[in-house]
Formats: sequence, C-alpha cells, structure tokens
Amino acid sequence: MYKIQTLNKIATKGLDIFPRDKYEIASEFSNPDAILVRSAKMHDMPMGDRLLAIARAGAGTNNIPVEKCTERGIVVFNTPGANANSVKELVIAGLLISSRKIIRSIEWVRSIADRGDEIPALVEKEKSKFAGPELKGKTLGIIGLGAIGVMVANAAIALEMDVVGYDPYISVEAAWGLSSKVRRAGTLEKLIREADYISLHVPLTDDTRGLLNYEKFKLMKKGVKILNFARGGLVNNQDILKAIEEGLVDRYVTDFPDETLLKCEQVIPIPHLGASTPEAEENCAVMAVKQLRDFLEKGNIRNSVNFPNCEMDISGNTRLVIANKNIPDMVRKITAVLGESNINISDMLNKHRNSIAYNIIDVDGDIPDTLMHRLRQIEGVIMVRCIKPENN
Ligand SMILES: NC(=O)C1=CN([C@@H]2O[C@H](COP(=O)(O)OP(=O)(O)OC[C@H]3O[C@@H](n4cnc5c(N)ncnc54)[C@H](O)[C@@H]3O)[C@@H](O)[C@H]2O)C=CC1
Ligand SMILES: O=C(O)C(=O)COP(=O)(O)O
Repeated sequence: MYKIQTLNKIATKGLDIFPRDKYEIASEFSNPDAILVRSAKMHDMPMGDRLLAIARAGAGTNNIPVEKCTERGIVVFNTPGANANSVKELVIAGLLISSRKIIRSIEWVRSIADRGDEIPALVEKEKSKFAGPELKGKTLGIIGLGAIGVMVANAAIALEMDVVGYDPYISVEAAWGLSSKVRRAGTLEKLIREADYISLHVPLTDDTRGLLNYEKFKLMKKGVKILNFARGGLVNNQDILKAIEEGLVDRYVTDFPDETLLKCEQVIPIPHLGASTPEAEENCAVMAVKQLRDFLEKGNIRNSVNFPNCEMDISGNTRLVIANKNIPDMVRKITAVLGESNINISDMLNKHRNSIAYNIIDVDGDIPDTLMHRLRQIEGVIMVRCIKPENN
C-alpha cells in the first residue's frame, strides 16, 4: 500500500484516481510515500525517510524546500498550466476593479440601503465619484510570459489593450501561443516606463524577490496600477505603500495581502483566489495524481521541477529506478553491479538535470535485497527503488 498524505484540500476528482486497494489517503501520516500539497508551507516540516515524491497541485513551488528534496532524491512535481485560465480570469477582474471604482461604489450603494425612495436620485447624484477609465487603448505590461502571462496577454489584446511583455526566458511553446500583437520589451525598465497597468506572472525565486521596489516605482508612469497574482514577495510592500502615498502608484491589486497592505485604501486585497475555481482545482488535482501514480507505479517522471523528465514503456518484469549525482562514471558503476550479479538489462534510460541524474532500468528476473544494498552503497547514488510492474 502506498501512503499519500494530503496537506491541503485536494479535489475529490483527483483523489478518486487513486485505486483504494493500493493507496491509503489521509491528511495525517507520520511517514508517507508521497505528499499532495497546494500552498501549505513545507520548509520547516520534517520529511520522513519513506518520502519519494511531493506533488504540488498548482504552479508555484516556493512553499516546498526543493533543493533539500533534490539532495534527498525526492521528486517534486507541479501541474503547469492547469490553473492558468482561472488566474487569467481573475486578472481581468483585477484590471477592471483597479480602473472602474466598482468595489467602493458597491460598498457605497449598500450604505444607503436605509434611504428608501431617495435611493434612485442619490445614485444619479453621486455616481460621478466612482467614474474610472476604460481599459481599451491603455498599455498593459506583463512581466513573465508563461502559462498565465500568455493567457492574460491574449485576453488583454481581445479587450483592445496595447500589450507589452517581458520574459528573457520565454519558452518556445509560450512564444507560439502569444498573439503577434503583443509587443516585446527588451528590458524590464522599458516595460515599466511605458505601462499604465503592470501585471506580474513570474515565480518567486531568489532572483525575483522584491522585483518591484521603490527604484522601479519611480520609473513608472505616474498613477500606474499594479496587479500581483503571482506571489507577495515579488513586490516590496513598504516601497509600494510609499509609492502610493507619493502618488506614483494609483492602485495595487494583490492576491497576497498582509497586515501592512490592509491599512491602505488604495490596495485592493484578494485572499489568494487566483486558482480557486472548481475547474482549476480539479485540473490540478487530476494532473498531480496522474503524475504521482505514474511515478510511484512505473518510475516515470513528467513535470518535475527538480528532476529531468524521464519516461519509458515497461519492458521487463522488474524495474529499477535510481537517482544519482550527475558526476562521471555513474552509469558504468551501476551497470557493473548488475552485470556482476548476472542481471540482464532489457532496456534503460538515463537523463540528467543540473546536478541530478535519473535512470530507469528494466531487467529480466528479480533483484535480491543484497543487490539493492550494493546499488545504494555506490558513491553518488542518492535513491534506489525496485518496482514490480505486475504488482501495480
Ligand atoms: N494567485 C494564484 O492563485 C496563482 C499564482 N501563481 C503564480 O504565478 C506564477 C506563474 O505561473 P505560470 O504562468 O503558471 O508559470 P510558468 O512557469 O508557466 O511561467 C513563468 C514565466 O516567468 C518567466 N520568468 C522567470 N523569471 C523571470 C524574470 N526574472 N523576468 C521575467 N520573466 C521571468 C519564465 O520564463 C516563465 O515563462 C507561479 O510561479 C505562481 O507563483 C500560479 C497559479 C495560481
Ligand atoms: O498554483 C499556484 O501557484 C497558486 O498560487 C495556487 O495556490 P492554491 O493551490 O490555490 O493554494
């Protein structure tokens, strides 16, 4: 039985993909084989010695100690693009609520609920206080053109906005999906100087932390509106509050509010709702569970953030999966141990990513415990697992 621990609420449609005769699912397990997580912070969580994989049902993995996992041979997955449409739709709402004073106007109308027959006249008299500009013709700057950034860019083009994007690492796939009307900013500074609205769609990493700070706000068009549906840490909160106070920034729509931001009227706080649609929750859960099953039952890796993609059809009756440091002579050492024990390799795949390498080795016959032990003893080997496909 595989033990799967869920650290957040994971959509039932995904969990139902685990056959219950092979999988136990619970939110409390002291030593699970795998973890399913959304935004729960895992950095200070102890990780048991059975842990093989962590699947993030979502995009961002900054809540997971990925480097530590890599060192221990724990594969971390995410579900690229599975919640992108959900975020895109909320960004469009963010653009609208940052422009037209929709939220304040609704609050005001509710506040006059006791004014009886006067209400229609009051509405007409006071509405000018809540006027705000259209999006059409304004410039939207998008930082990060991945799954979400591309969708936001294309939707903004459909709203007849002028869209400029910045992503020095854009993937070929993302570039193919981007409307040809989206202009390319060669530098972040160029985008920042010309945008009326700026939307962030990059991961939070050591390189992107505090990406928008006072220095950048000073370069922006006066009255710019900032949208952050990516991660709170991308924006320096003290700096944006200062920029709002000085009239440099008009509105900050954020999915990541904190105590200081909530004190400011021009901050529009949303409780991290970007991916909170039934569709996105199901898409992410289904994708995460399928990836996890394929890894646990077949050793295949798809959409990992720390391991290489590595998938092979099963050809023997025993499969070995081995993670090792990406250093010279490892394949020879591993295959030598198998050869010395007279084990025939029927098929084999070796892939690497940065400092880690991963091998799928199909063999004829069984692998005794003594041999597993010898493989684990090879210097540079991090993880060895033997899978019997017929048992899965
Ligand atoms: N509010 C919410 O509920 C959600 C928030 N997110 C956040 O949005 C982020 C982006 O999500 P996806 O688009 O799905 O990820 P993605 O991986 O498809 O796209 C990220 C893009 O950022 C680009 N990038 C990285 N560093 C950059 C930099 N310094 N400057 C410009 N571009 C840079 C990459 O090249 C990539 O194209 C996630 O990492 C996550 O933090 C994602 C889903 C839901
Ligand atoms: O996918 C992401 O990166 C998100 O931020 C979504 O977070 P959530 O799954 O809604 O807790």
